Amino acid sequence: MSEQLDLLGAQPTTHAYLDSSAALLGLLDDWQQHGWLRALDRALAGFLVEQAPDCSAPVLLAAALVSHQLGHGHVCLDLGATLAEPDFALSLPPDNAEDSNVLLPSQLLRGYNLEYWCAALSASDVVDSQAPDQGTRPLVLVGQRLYLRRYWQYEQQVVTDVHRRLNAPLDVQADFPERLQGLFADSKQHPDWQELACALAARGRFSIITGGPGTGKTTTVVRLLALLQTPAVAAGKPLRIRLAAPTGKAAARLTESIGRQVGSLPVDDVVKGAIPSEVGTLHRLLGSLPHSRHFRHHRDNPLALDVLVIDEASMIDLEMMACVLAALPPSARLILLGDKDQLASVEAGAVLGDLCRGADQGHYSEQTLAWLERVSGQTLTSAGLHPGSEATHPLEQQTAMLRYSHRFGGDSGIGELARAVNRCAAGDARRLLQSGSFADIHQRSLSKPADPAFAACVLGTDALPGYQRYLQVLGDTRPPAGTPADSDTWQQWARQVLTTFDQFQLLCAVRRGDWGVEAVNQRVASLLRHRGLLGSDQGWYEGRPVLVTRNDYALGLMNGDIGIALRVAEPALQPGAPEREALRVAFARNDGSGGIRFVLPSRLPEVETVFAMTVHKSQGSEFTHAALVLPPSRNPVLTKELVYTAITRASKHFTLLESRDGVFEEAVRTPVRRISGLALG
Ligand SMILES: Nc1ncnc2c1ncn2[C@@H]1O[C@H](COP(=O)(O)OP(=O)(O)OP(=O)(O)O)[C@@H](O)[C@H]1O
Repeated sequence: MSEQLDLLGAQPTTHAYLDSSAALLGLLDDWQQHGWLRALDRALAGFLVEQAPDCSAPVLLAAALVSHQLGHGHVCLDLGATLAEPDFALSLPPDNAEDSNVLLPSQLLRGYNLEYWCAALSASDVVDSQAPDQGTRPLVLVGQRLYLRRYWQYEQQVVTDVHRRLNAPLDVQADFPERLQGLFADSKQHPDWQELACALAARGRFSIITGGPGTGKTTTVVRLLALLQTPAVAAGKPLRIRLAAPTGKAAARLTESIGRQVGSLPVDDVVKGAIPSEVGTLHRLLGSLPHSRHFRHHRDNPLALDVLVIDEASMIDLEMMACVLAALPPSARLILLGDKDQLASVEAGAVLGDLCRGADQGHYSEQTLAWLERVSGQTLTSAGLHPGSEATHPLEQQTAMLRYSHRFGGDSGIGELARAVNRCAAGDARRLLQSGSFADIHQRSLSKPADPAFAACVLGTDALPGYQRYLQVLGDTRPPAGTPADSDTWQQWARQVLTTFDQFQLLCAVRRGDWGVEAVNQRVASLLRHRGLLGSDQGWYEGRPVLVTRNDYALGLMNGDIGIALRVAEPALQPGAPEREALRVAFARNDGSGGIRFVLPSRLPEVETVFAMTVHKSQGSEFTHAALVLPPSRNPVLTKELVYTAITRASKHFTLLESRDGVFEEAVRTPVRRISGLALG
């Protein structure tokens, strides 16, 4: 082994951990105790040693790090990137851990070099590096990417299933160009990407419509469904259409906007009636099974549908995408809608971002361009698209990017800021914030956690909503004492409080530290209590806003739902006894009915206070005023995708709160790095 150590070029301090699996497992224990690794990551290394007692230390280290990376959204461990910049690639140690006297991952990895790490893995009995599809070992090495077998399989399944769908195009009917152009007769954009997106989606079993906020993804898909459904209804065989989104919140938003858009479609009422407006979650569509990661619908029990539209597709992780594709009948169409520039899912895999790598440039083949021009009647020669072909860019032939925001045009600070951030143009973004030319974007510097600028933002003003507003509504419009428990007044009151709460949301980039979700939540609650707006800031108190963090089908609550604790009248325990008041958590029903359900706090699944929420958790939601708090330390989560996602949560006002000058620029200049092998070239 000492010869191997020389080859690895190890430092004396790291020798023991390179040489001895037992020593390495001890070090992994230390990292776990410091909260740097999850118990799961350490357990994987322990499991491998049980399976293969002579498993070498470099293999065990790689296994624990693959698992750790999954927890950070990466489907695999890129060995080269890890060695080049260990702290950054691994986010290890996490925030505020510099004073530890434990050997750091970066110090240990100084003893490694790529060639020999790969060689150690290739030689291991727990790693398949040749023909992994024929193997069964728990780890798979592809080039310098190491996977847990399950994730490698998901990636393969997604690539295979998408290719299969791309290779089975559909014919459009002879009158398709006329009907398409009829639906877009009032078009003002040239080229009109909404029309082109409809055309592409109509001819395939797999298509993607991507675009920023307000670019008309919903409008486009509603028209597409009308285009597809019209001939099917006329033939007496209406298409079975299902609409879904990754979270309950996103599903509720789409239900609302689809309903509005279908109503204004210029088509027959029978066709309108055959377009569903109810959107469910993907988990519900596939049929979650209790205590299992499997679903009721899969390849052998496919979904009974002809068209599946999934909104907010940027939130779909790799495993879910593999499950959706597996459960889809081969004949069905899948249409993904989403903003490719948003943060990816919290779970592993940035599927939409990976699939849309070429969307900005177009990369349409000559055949695709000629077909698009023929059916749409538009000319695309001056659209600034890059050339492509079916062979080099198969997926791009079925991808359309909507480029014009109908909600955030050139006069919108939010729109301009989001576009500058998306280009990584930190200087332009700062100038927009500083210019004062836009009334909808704001910036504040924070010198300390108790900064008055922070308190002012959180409380809000008449012009700029903060949390003061929903608490005033809560107090001012409370039903009078004696209002019967079964009166609608309680529902109306709760609805008003919930709607007002939605006007403002503080967004944090991180969970820990002075400017992380945990500390900020506590600080806001205590600030509101000191102002007399809350009676308490501990445990369950009236006015406490909570975020559901796990689906509960029995209660009808979905991960991402927000409720507020309210003191409401309760029916008397016995006839004749007085009615009581009790604390219940009010949630809007996710069915578009506008109804409210009141839930006992003790019945709730996992929830957390949500004066502050992570930008990740805010995906699929929209707030009148969104404020983003950036922490001072450099952190791999501070990326332009994070800032872009936060800005695009705001419908009327966006405020940037910076705890250190320059942190905004650093984040905007850092595009996210999600490591995967998902490429359909
Ligand atoms: N071609 C168009 N002409 C005029 N207005 C449009 C057009 N397309 C969309 N809009 C309007 O722009 C707004 C946003 O459209 P839509 O909801 O379809 O966008 P979206 O991309 O789905 O938005 P998001 O996902 O950000 O909520 C709507 O008010 C819609 O009526």
